[in-house]
Amino acid sequence: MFRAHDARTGASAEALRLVSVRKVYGTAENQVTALDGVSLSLPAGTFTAVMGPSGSGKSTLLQCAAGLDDPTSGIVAVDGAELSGGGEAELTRFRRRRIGFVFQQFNLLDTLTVLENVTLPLRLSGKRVRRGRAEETLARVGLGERLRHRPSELSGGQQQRVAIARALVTEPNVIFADEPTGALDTAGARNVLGLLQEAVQAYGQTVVMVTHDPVAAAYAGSVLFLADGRLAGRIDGPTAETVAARMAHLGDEAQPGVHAEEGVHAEAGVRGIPAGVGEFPVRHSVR
Ligand SMILES: Nc1ncnc2c1ncn2[C@@H]1O[C@H](COP(=O)(O)OP(=O)(O)OP(=O)(O)O)[C@@H](O)[C@H]1O
Repeated sequence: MFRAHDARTGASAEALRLVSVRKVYGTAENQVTALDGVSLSLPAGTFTAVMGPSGSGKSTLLQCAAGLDDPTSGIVAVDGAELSGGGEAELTRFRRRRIGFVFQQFNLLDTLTVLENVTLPLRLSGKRVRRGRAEETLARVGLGERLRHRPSELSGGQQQRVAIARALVTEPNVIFADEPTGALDTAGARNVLGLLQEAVQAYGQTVVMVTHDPVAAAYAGSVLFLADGRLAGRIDGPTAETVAARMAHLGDEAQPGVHAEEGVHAEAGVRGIPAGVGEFPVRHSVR
């Protein structure tokens, strides 16, 4: 069963916790260790970018953190609830209620209108479909006039904004975004990043975003760097320049930018997970 951090409110001050998460793909002679003991703690209401070279484990980290894939070992807790131990149906229900996803390729259904794409998660989670809420969410992303269009009738940037509206409509506490600007031009990317920033600053949601782009990463409050499946540094209050410079030197040292004092305990613990077990807290909030 999931273990809720705060049974009364269902809320947690900690949006994401990973403890010694390992992910190994393949069989004995063909093994790849995609994540090699990653521990971190992200407070609620923060915007964190995850960067690292190709193959460093960024997408695997996001998939495991979002409960879309199981780690080989270790603990993942989202919004105060540990993801392991429950059944698949319970995990699916939890994801639909508490987690939003945005992917590089939008993943919209072209047989549905924009509005139907956005109401889909509500229908899937068995909630009464409040058309008004979906329309408000589409208005928030600037697509209030496009409700009846098909995704293929929209630009890439507009399609990604539909995907963001779909992620936001269930009012999830945590939003995971995997290269959300990877297929967009500069203006489209800026717009999408502004919406993710707004989710954090105006709505107190938590965003975790994988990106290759230092400019995109600079929209976050903090950047975590991965190298060879391990955390390899962090920048708070990043700029495109500081992020690009760190990327250029990733791997020069064992753990550049990771200092002993950064290993302080997170304030919020998850029941059953000892606070301070090798965690990697991100304390900077853009709020
Ligand atoms: N389903 C899989 N089966 C086997 N190996 C995999 C699988 N998914 C990922 N890997 C391997 O795990 C490692 C980490 O992959 P991952 O996709 O997480 O990296 P990434 O940092 O997101 O890369 P990129 O920036 O290129 O998208 C890579 O060596 C990759 O080849």
